[in-house]
This record gives sequence, structure tokens and C-alpha cells, in this order.
Amino acid sequence: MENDNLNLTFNDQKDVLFRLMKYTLPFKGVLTLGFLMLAVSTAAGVATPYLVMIFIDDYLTPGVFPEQDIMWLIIIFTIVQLLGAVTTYMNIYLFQYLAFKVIQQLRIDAFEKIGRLGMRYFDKVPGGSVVSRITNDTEAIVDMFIGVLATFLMAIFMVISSFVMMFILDVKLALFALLFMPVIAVILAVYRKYSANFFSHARQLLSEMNAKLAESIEGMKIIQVFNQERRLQAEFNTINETHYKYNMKNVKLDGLLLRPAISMIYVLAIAVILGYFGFLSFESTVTAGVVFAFLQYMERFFEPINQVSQNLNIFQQALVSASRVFTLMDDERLEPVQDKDEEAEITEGHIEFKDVTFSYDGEVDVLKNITFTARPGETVALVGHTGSGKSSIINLFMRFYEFNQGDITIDGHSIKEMPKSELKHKVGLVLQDPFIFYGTIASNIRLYHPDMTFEEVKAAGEFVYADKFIDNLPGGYQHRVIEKGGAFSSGQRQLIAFARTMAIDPKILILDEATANIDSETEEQIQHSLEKMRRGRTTLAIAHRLSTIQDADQILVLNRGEIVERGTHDTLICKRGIYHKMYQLQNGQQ
Ligand SMILES: Nc1ncnc2c1ncn2[C@@H]1O[C@H](COP(=O)(O)OP(=O)(O)OP(=O)(O)O)[C@@H](O)[C@H]1O
Repeated sequence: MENDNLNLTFNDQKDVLFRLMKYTLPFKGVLTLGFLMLAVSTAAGVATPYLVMIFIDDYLTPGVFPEQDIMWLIIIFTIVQLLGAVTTYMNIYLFQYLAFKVIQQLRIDAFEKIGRLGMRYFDKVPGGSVVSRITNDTEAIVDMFIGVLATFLMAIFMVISSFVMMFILDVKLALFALLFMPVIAVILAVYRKYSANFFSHARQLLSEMNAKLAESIEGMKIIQVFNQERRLQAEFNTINETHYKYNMKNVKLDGLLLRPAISMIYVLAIAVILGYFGFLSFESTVTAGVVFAFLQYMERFFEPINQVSQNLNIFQQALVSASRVFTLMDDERLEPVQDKDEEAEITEGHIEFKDVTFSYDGEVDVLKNITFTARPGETVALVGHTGSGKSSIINLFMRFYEFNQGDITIDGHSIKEMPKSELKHKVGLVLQDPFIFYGTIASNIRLYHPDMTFEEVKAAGEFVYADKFIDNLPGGYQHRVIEKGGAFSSGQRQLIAFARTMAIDPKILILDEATANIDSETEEQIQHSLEKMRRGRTTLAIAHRLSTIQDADQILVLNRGEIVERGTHDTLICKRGIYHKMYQLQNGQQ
């Protein structure tokens, strides 16, 4: 499993935050309104103790209650409270809206990026880990916007305004409150340092859990057949347990450093204030209203700091998550780019491999000096033992991997320059185990052309003789299928894939012959269909059973990435080389 950098430095965190904030730019209006609402709701919060102080000192203590003044005070107090409630609701609503919009965009970008990533990426990163980035990680970012951004901003407003009010009430004490700031700053810095590390590990482990889960679901058949349930369960439990441990480490850190530490400082500050006012009352009279207001402001000064410190872990988590999403977005293992030559067109289907050498890892060449020609309408079969390089030839031809030595041309144009759409529409690929998407039979056949008419879909089905089995399904072409088409036999899946390919009427066919056991009736249908499909189309076919490609115009025998024999079936048999041996072996087995 590929690990991300788990320890984000301060600069990394800053960059991630900055990049995340850029996503809010299209919503400047919402952001500004949100700020405004926040400012008003904070101001309402700050005004409340002040109004109470006026009531205590001017009316309650002296025991005078002039009706009109009291009335006004009540009206103002009510307006302030209502304003506070409405603006608080508005600011929460606006920040949530912003959060969901940002995440929506982030997910669109991440998903779009996945579509552009090359096979090199998917060779290395498990599917579950990618899923985890787009779902869980982006979810953590939502929490940050809602919980953290709003809290942080509110805290800044609150701390500053409470401080100003404290200054107005008593300068000396306000300065004293300021003394606590460095202590709080140190506590928060220590917390951040450790928690970021714990969170990164927890996130990474969550992603590993997803990967394990995805793997288990994908391979459920093998798991059950090979009795692997226990092993997988044990592996899953180990990850789960470690995940729990990291979470607990964080809980301990929270328990120690966050609320208790800050609360203790708060209580200390209260004690000092009360002592101070006590002493002061010997010398001069301190009003009860001032003491009340000061204590209220003190609480309003510390409470946001407490909230911020508690939200710090969400913030930390969100930064780690965001960085994981951005790592995916920045991954450079993209699918090969086309140097577009708009003129390049596939007209005849004349394929040439010219001295192609290729390596997946940059060290071992899995294809060496591959040179051959497939003329329009010809069938070239690729045969050879497992691992000899047959699929790699197809991988390069389909542009799944970039290659740097030699060239592959179609009708004289390098496939590196061919517009992608040209390759998509004129080259039909049928894989060994065709992928069936969630939807209907028709939507699976329509895949490349969503606007294809039903008649065309049906014609494609008939062309490959798939109509017999499709017509027997409940709903026919509208029969619902789940992804991977679990309910179909491999032969039936092949037929659907044939229909899908024939629906685009390609000039070139790439076939990876199914090795799976197919019953003889379907097998016959498939051979029949294949023969028809190949007619008039240049075909590159990987063949495992030599009996299926005896009529090929050219057979290339691969061995360790090299073409070691080439010719028609008859010439290769006469040659008595590898092909002859393979043929004898297979015939002997039949
Ligand atoms: N994605 C990959 N990353 C790294 N190495 C790979 C990758 N795919 C294949 N290889 C290696 O390249 C070599 C050729 O593999 P390839 O799949 O082309 O053989 P093949 O002839 O198609 O085999 P089979 O008949 O089993 O499908 C093998 O040694 C294989 O291990």
C-alpha cells in the first residue's frame, strides 16, 4: 500500500489550508454575508452582559425602577437577543452551505482526476484507498468548515470584543488577562504537534481498512473457496485495533491538554479577579454590575479559546484529509497524453509496431524490439506462455501505458498523435473478463454512445448472436444488471461485450480470448460471432487456445517479451518450434 507523507510540516499545513480556502473564492458573496452575520451575532453576545450591568448598577442596586426606562431596557434587551438568534442561525446556515459547495467541487475535481489517472497509478494504489479519499476524507473537510471555520472566526471576534469591553471596565485586570495568553498558546502548540501525527496515522489506517474491505468484497469467491476468511479477518482486526489505539492516544491528549488545562487557567483567572475586586472594595466601592460584567467577559474570553482548542483536532484532521485528497489530485501518474494531430485518422486499419521496447518499472524490459505489421482486414494472433508479454502489447496499443522506445502506427500516424476520440471510436476492445456496469443490458451495450437508438442496440445484439439469450431474460434488453454482471455466465458476459464493441462498428478489433470455461453451445456461438466480427476488420487477438486462431493471417509467438516465431499456422507447424510444441501439448490434452 502506498503511504502518504504522514507528518505534515507547518508549511504543508499552511499550503493545504490556503488551497482549500481557494475553493471558497467562487462563493465570495456567501462568505461575506456569513462574516457579517457572525459579526452581528458576536456583537449581540457582547452587548448582553453590558445591558445586565446597567440594570444591576442603575436600577437593581439603588432599588429604583422608573417604568419607562425599564421598558426601554427590556425592549433593547429583547431586540439584541432576537438579533443574536437570527444572525447565529444565518451564519451557521451560510457556513454549512459553503462547506457543502466546496466539498461538492472537491469531489468533482477528485473524480475527474481519477478518470485521467493512468494504469500505473491503479497498479500501485488499492481501490479502497481511492474511495476513502473521495468519501471519508472530503467528509472530514466538511466538518472543518462547519465546526472550525465558524468557531475560529467567532472566537476571534469574541476574544477581541470581550477584551475591549474588559479594558473599558478595568484596564489593570484586562492587562492581567492578557498575561495568560502565552501560556495558552504554548499548550495549543504542544497539542497541535502531537495530534497532527496521531491523526495522520488514524486516517491512513482508515484508508487501509477501506482497501481491505474493497479487496474482500472483490475477491469474496476466492476468499471463501480458499478458506481465507480467518486470515482476512485477522488482518482487518489488526488494522482496526491500531486505528483504535491511535484514536485513543488522541483522546488522552485531548483529555489532558484541551479542556482541563484551559479550564484550570480560567478558574485561576476568576480567582484573581474576585480577589482583586475584594481588595478594591476596601478602598473604593466596586459595583456589583461591573463585577458581573467582568466575570461574563472573562468567560466569553476563555470559552472561545476552549472551543477553538477542542476544534483544533477537527481542524487537524481536516488538514490531513485535505492533504490526502490533494495528493490524489496532484498525482502525476496520468494516462498517456496525446500530442494531438487533428488530421490523424483511422481509415484502413493498417497497424505497424516498429521496434517497440517497453518496461513497466523502468528496469526490466517486458517487451523487446517488437516489430510486426497487420494489414487492413488481417488477423494477427499473439500466442505464448503466461507472462510472455501478450497483454503488454495490447496495453501499449490501447494507450494504457506510455512507451518511449519505438513507435506504433495506424495508417501511418503514430498512436501517440492520434486524437483520443479516434482511438475510442475506431478501436474496439474485448477483454478476457468483460466488465458489466450497473444498469440494463441496453445501457451496457450503449456504453460508448449514450444517444444510440434502441434499434441500433438491438442490431448490435443480433449481429453477435447475443439476442437469443437476451430475449429470454425478463425485460429483454431492459433487464437490470448489477456491476460485473455476476448473474451471467462468462460466455454471456462475452456476448454482451461483443455487442457493445460491435455497436461502435470499429475498424480495428482487439480481442483477449476468454480462458474461462464456457459451455460448448455458448462457445460455438462465441466463435461464430468472433468470426463475423473479424470480417473486414484488422484484428489483434490474444489466443490461449490455438485452435481458435488457426485461420489467422499471421501468428506471433512471444517468449519473454520477444517475438521468437512468426507465420501462419501451417508454416509454424512445419517449423517444429515452440508453436508446434504448444499445439501438440494442447491437442494432446483435448
Ligand atoms: N501492471 C504491471 N506492472 C508491472 N509489471 C507487469 C504489469 N503487467 C504485467 N507485468 C509483467 O510483464 C510481463 C508480461 O506480462 P503480460 O501480462 O504482458 O503477459 P501475458 O503474456 O499477457 O500473460 P498471460 O497469458 O498470463 O496474460 C510479466 O512478467 C508481468 O509480470
